[in-house]
Amino acid sequence: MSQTVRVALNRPIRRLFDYWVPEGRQLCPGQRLRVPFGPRSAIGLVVETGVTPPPGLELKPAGAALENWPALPPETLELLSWAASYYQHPLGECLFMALPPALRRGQPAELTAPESFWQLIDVSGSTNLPANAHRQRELMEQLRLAEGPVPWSQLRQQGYTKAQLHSLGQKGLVRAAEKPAVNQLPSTTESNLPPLTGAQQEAFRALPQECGFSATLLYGITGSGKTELYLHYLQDRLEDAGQALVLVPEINLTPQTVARFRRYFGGRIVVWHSALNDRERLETWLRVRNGEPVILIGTRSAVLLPFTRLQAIIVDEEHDSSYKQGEGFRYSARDMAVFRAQRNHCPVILGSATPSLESLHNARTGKYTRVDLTERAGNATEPTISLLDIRSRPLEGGLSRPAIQAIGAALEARQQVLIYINRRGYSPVLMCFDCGHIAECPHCDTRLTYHRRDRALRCHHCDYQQPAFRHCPKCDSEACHPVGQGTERAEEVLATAFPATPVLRIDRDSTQRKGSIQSIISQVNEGNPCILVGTQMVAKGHDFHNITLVVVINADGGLFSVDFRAPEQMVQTLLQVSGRAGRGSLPGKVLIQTCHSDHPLLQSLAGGNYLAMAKQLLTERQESALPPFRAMAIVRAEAPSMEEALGFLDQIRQQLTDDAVEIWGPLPAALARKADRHRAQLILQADRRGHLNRVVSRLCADLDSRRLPTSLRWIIDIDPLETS
Ligand SMILES: Nc1ncnc2c1ncn2[C@@H]1O[C@H](COP(=O)(O)OP(=O)(O)OP(=O)(O)O)[C@@H](O)[C@H]1O
Ligand SMILES: [Zn+2]
Repeated sequence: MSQTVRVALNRPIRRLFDYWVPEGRQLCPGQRLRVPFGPRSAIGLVVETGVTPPPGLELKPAGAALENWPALPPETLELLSWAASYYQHPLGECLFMALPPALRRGQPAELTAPESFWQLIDVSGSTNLPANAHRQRELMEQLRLAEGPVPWSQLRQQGYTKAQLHSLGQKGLVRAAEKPAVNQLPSTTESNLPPLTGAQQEAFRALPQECGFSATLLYGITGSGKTELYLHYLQDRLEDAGQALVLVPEINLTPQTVARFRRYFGGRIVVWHSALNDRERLETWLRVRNGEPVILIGTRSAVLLPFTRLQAIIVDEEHDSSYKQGEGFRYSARDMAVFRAQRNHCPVILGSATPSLESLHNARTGKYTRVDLTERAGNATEPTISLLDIRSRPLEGGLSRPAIQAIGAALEARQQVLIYINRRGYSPVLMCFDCGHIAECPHCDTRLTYHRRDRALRCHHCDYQQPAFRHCPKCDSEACHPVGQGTERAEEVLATAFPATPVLRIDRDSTQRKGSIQSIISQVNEGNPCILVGTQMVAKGHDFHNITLVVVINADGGLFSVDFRAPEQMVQTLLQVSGRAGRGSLPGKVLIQTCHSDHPLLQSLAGGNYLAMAKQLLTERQESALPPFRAMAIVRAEAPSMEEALGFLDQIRQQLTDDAVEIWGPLPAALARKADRHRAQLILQADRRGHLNRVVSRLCADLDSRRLPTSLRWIIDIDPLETS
């Protein structure tokens, strides 16, 4: 009897395909194979074997398997199948997301050239190196700490080059070595972690002791040493053969976190993020799939990797919005991490100084256990936060006199200052002061941001850009001026006000060049007086010890937004950025400039008590019957005209007659036109998640079966983070 298999393809279609398998061949779920598809062939993944195909259907024979083992082990297959149905995304696309690009394309699951390994010959030899050979010296230090041959891929991930290795090789300092046997990679390089403080010990004891499933919310204020706790936890609980997953919002911004893990776990640490090339992805993926005892530190998509011996999952900064994928397969890596831990029977720890309201709610209802760490580590104390009302104060480039004075005083004392501003570019508006003309994007309903460095006007929503005008295109006046503040302008103003101090800007524009972030971070770490200016990128996890002053240029953005999550996100960002002050032995101070110093949210922010604010916000959510008290899904539509988009959603609204589902809309999105497409949305809410899921699933099936105009696009976002 020949077998019939059901196969998923990497296509945006919500269906699977059956093939018969020629006699004598066996396939198992998760295996890659080649199958005929239309006039060509495609790479598929077996989802199910021994299926009974619908009667009367003439099946084609499956092609050869690409390897004789499942690329996706059962547990990963199960995780992704659950996610595909929960997030209403085609299974094939979800499954292929768990493969590295090379395997999606059908390349063999092996590395073409064997990997080289490197080790130190002579430890004392570093004195022969030229004085400026810092990187080579660091490289030797890495090899010395590793206590065994280090794979080239790991050195490359740390930014070293083959040229540096060869140069050291020629001097007789390092040499290529034999590959150590698998699973014999050195585990711990520096066995002594710094001892935990009293408060940390207490928190540590409250972390899960058992190896079965448990979900813990670690509420640890900024600078309390959550990373230290993770290290101790893994050192204590992870078996020699076990794997662990550490999710972080963004790796390149905080290389020091990875360095801290490497110091203790050496070759066990591997990283996973968007800057890896195809070969690095394949390498890392293979190590994970082969069950090597790695501790993988990765961004969002790392939660999809095929671990087989997972013993612990940590989600750092669990509130961070980057855990939610914004397009395509719109999954939440945090929520998938919890599901994954459940399936793997292992603990998951969600850590944050500003936990999401979702997680706090889960802790309240007993789904998660909350562990608190409310003291800063070492000599550090919590920063004091003051509101600075700027309504009647003259501003210089967005900065008030008291702020400038405070900056001057901190620099005078040879300390560092951080300025937070939530907009990149020079100014959000370029305006003609004679006729009032404002530069707008011709393709989006938004204004163009002025970038002074290259005198360009750019749309931050589509890629449109044009040269900035000197003469108003409407009235030809020369009185065209930037209005409002961006990071570039703050940088300029500060450089003028403090000419003797380096001003370092961190935003998406200033960090495009590879290594630029690293060089800024090293400069700040040297501890000399400097001013750091940036967007939320400066708030994420940095641990600079000499920053004693943080200035928030304008806190008001989130106060009056239509998005119901805006206040939560505003409070989180402001507390995170405040938390960068006073992490060393000197106390920290935070000045928050605002036009609404009497606003209750800002008032309690000054108190610095996140839990009290979160409690207030949760009460408001409950009163308005919003998540996390109800489940939410959004149907978004995009069309060449707003009528079409709204009309389509209106039809859906008519057809959804379920009393248990509350429907808002259809309404145009806050950014109603983006890249010439008109956007509208319909919000669905229900008390029970399972119920909403069934309704949405039926809706998807129905929409899939309909013949819709090709110009109309719709998507469904489950547990959306953006709702405006
Ligand atoms: N037990 C300890 N002994 C010595 N130093 C410690 C200890 N715990 C933490 N530290 C130091 O305190 C600082 C803050 O720790 P860490 O970066 O882990 O905090 P965090 O809780 O992750 O903060 P944030 O949420 O603000 O990123 C670090 O410089 C760390 O090295
Ligand atoms: Zn645009």
